[in-house]
Amino acid sequence: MKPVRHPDAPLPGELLGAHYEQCFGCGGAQSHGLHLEARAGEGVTVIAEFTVQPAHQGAPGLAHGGVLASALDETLGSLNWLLRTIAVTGRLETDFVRPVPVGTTLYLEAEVTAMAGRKIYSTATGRIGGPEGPVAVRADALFLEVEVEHFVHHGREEEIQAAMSDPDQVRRARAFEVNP
Ligand SMILES: CCCCCCCCCCCC(=O)SCCNC(=O)CCNC(=O)[C@H](O)C(C)(C)COP(=O)(O)OP(=O)(O)OC[C@H]1O[C@@H](n2cnc3c(N)ncnc32)[C@H](O)[C@@H]1OP(=O)(O)O
Repeated sequence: MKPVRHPDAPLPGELLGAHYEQCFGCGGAQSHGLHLEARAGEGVTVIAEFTVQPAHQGAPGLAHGGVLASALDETLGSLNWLLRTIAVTGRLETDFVRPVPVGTTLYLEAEVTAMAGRKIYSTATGRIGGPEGPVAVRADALFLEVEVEHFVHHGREEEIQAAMSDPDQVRRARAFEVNP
């Protein structure tokens, strides 16, 4: 099935914000997190930026591959906002095409390519040197739609309780609950 942007999805260019303040990818409360900022694009696409910090190194002066995979995963995950669906990564296949030095801004783009039942197929690229620069990383992913109970059931009690008693967090979770 062709992916369809939800009618109440954020408008193209709109900053999506963090789905959870403690998220390693997008949360503001993680000092060594990615602080990735994603914006809605046209159709079922997003764009995002992430600047590699010293805490993200693998080899000296270079981004760790797992951190780059996290940036791709987070960008792909933010497509949830456009579908207004809650989905988690089932599979993430990553190509590392060029090394990414510390201090580099990665310009990411992601798109939902197909949907089948609970399955959401998507693809992402990360470019360096500018939004039109060479591709440094890319990924193909399969996300699976889940109910909000997925997190309540599997998450550690402490964080779940804190999230459920935070009205801002409850409001953010509700933004995903309206399905097409
Ligand atoms: C509050 C706001 C929060 C908003 C939250 C937003 C968070 C975004 C964060 C960024 C994204 C992440 O990192 S999310 C975190 C990382 N991911 C996770 O923790 C997920 C851990 N895995 C799981 O919980 C589970 O495996 C699921 C939910 C993914 C799937 O389990 P399930 O629901 O029981 O489904 P299951 O029956 O196994 O599979 C359904 C169909 O998908 C296929 N399938 C399943 N896994 C795979 C796979 N790896 N590769 C190929 N195909 C697969 C199956 O073959 C099947 O196909 P068929 O037989 O039907 O054809």
